Amino acid sequence: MAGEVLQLSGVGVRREGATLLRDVTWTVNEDERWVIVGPNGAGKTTLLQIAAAMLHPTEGSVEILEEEIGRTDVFELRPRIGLASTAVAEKVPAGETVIDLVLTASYAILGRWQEEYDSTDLARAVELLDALGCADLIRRTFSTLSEGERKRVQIARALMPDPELLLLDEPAAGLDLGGREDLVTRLARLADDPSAPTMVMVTHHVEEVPDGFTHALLLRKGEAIAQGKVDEVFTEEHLTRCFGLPLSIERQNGRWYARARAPRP
Ligand SMILES: Nc1ncnc2c1ncn2[C@@H]1O[C@H](COP(=O)(O)OP(=O)(O)OP(=O)(O)O)[C@@H](O)[C@H]1O
Repeated sequence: MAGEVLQLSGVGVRREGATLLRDVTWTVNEDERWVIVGPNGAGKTTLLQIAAAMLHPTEGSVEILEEEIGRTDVFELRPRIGLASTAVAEKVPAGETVIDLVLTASYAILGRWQEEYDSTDLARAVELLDALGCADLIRRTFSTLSEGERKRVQIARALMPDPELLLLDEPAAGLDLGGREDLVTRLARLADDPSAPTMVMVTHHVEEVPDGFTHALLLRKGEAIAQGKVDEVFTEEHLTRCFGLPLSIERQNGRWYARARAPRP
């Protein structure tokens, strides 16, 4: 059996009297591709922050890449994890070029200073940007990119250090239909690549789940209400409970579609 990449047991997070996560027990094994789905405020980003070793739980235990949080140096652990999220994008220094943004991921820093990069680093950064359809953007300033271009560059950056775990927080948010479909296709290709890292992606929309994603966890009000193989989790019953309204769901050519169920006459 493949090794455990994430192991959460009884995880709770409380902030300022609010419960953000409650009793989450979750295991992600090597080579799995997970999607975390839930409505606004369900705790998805909080759970991803735990998985990224950016947040300590209030209670419960967390093991990431076989390192126990609280007993390991998170600064050594974080470079083994690729994280693409708006929170990271917001911290990109003004004037940072796309190529530097990807290169600096090798040191898990934002903002190029005096670090040295060799031709192998440069070749890898260019190759990743090319694979994500960003070859033309290499010399551009990150702040001048469109939302769709930024999302793709962030994924290239997250992949740069060859992480063992790739975390994507709402990678398709804010994209137009063409941009969403392009990204979902690229993520499906990545999911299908046996050399790609274990992946966990957060989304509000089942339509954004790429083909090849194997597992799903549904969050509602900080609780994991269903988790396991995607076909077993994406059911009318689970989705209806998760979003709090009657939903139907179907699958076509590997993609999922959900809509509100018409009220019974
Ligand atoms: N420091 C904090 N203090 C109190 N409440 C917080 C704090 N940080 C987050 N929350 C609340 O915790 C809940 C979960 O937030 P989180 O960002 O994890 O949800 P989410 O599922 O990612 O939401 P969205 O889909 O809207 O991005 C939200 O209701 C949020 O307002």
